[in-house]
Formats: sequence, C-alpha cells, structure tokens
Amino acid sequence: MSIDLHEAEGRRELGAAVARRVLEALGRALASSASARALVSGGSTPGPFFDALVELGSGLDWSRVEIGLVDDRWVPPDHPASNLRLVRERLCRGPIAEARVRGLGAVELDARASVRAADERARSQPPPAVVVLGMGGDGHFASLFPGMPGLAAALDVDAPPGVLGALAPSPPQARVSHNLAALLAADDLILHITGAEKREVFERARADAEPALPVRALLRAAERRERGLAVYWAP
Ligand SMILES: O=C1O[C@H](COP(=O)(O)O)[C@@H](O)[C@H](O)[C@H]1O
Repeated sequence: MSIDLHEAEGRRELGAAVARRVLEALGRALASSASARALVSGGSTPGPFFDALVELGSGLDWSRVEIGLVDDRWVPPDHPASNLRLVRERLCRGPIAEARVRGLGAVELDARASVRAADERARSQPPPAVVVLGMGGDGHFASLFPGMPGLAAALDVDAPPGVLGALAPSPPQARVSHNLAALLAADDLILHITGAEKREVFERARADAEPALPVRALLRAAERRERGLAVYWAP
C-alpha cells in the first residue's frame, strides 16, 4: 500500500467523505472488539468533517467509542485555542455525545508529569482504529513543527509509540502531541487537507523536495506502511 489520494469538489463533500471513512473504520473495529478509539485533529480544517460525522453517525454505538486528540495546545480546556474544546463543542453532539472524550493532559497539573501520564496511557492502550491528521502550511502535522526541539525523535518510526511535549513557533507555543510511531499504529490513517497552498506543500513533501517538512516523514513512513495513508483533499 502507499498513498491513496481522494479529491472532492468542496470542503463539505470532503468532510462527508472523511466522516464515512471514519464510520467504516470504527464499525469494523467494533465488530471485533468491545470498544474502539479514534484520534482526531484540531485547527480550522476538521469542522465540516465533525459536522458530517454528527449527521451521519447515528448507526454507530458511540458509547463504545473513545475519542482522543492527535495533539493539543497546552491551554485550559475552555480556551478558544483548545482542540479539546473544539471536539467537545463541535463533534460531541447528537449521537456522538455518547462517546467518551479524552484530552491529552490537564494544565493545572505539572506539565512534565501530565505529559508523562498521557504517554504512559498511550503506550498501554491498543492502537487506535482510526487517526485523522491535519497539516499546517508549514508542513507540520499533529504538533510536530519544522525545526522544533526533539523533532527527529518525535518522527522516529522506530520509537515507542507515545506522547511528547512539543513547541509551536507561535503562541500558544507549548503543545502536547502523539509521536509519529503512535499515529502510524492506527488501523486506518487519514490526512485531511484543504486549499491550494496545502496541496502544494503536500506535493513538495511527496516529491521529497524539502527534507525539513515534517509531513515528508509521514509520507515516507506511509509508503512503507502495509495499510498506507489515505489523503483527502479539496480546494
Ligand atoms: O496546530 C494545529 O494545526 C494543524 C493544522 O491546522 P489547520 O488550522 O491548518 O487545519 C492541526 O491538524 C493540529 O491538530 C493543530 O493542533
């Protein structure tokens, strides 16, 4: 398997296509296990995907699903930039209100201890049924930013799957993120991107034209991954 590109005409259609794929992945997982886990991203892209999942998701037993985050800003859960807040407000509605939602730490606790606890939890859980990644215009995915301290270790596919403290170039800078190895462990791995600028970044990374782009490491690893990577793009 390798990189499988799906295109849609608009962002709503794209969000619905990603939602259908996530429902299939969770349905498959729940057919053979008592519970299933999905990791989702934050930022501006997933809104239409979250809306479509709420709209299309009534056939799934969400009480058996855990929704976690690919990454988050190290901010209180009610902060406008919190990915946890976005997921709670935009995704956990209607049938999905039944799902269990788990953030990546609590800012009122010591940051190192909290990241360590999230890391231990990630290592002790079975791999997620599905992971939906986004990507920034700078080629970051999750909270793995170009040039950040510890980036090489976070992108090491042979590292133990886990969670780490990360640093964004602009405020709020402190982040917490799954590493690449943890994301690659998913049964189904999706990259959801929109717009001409991100398509161009994706193509540069796919052509191996810019080694400093973190997403390049994702694409190289996905090419070697048995289950590949599904990329969903719309203008
Ligand atoms: O910082 C983040 O950015 C990426 C991309 O966000 P977008 O706003 O360009 O869609 C996102 O995937 C990640 O979860 C978020 O924390």
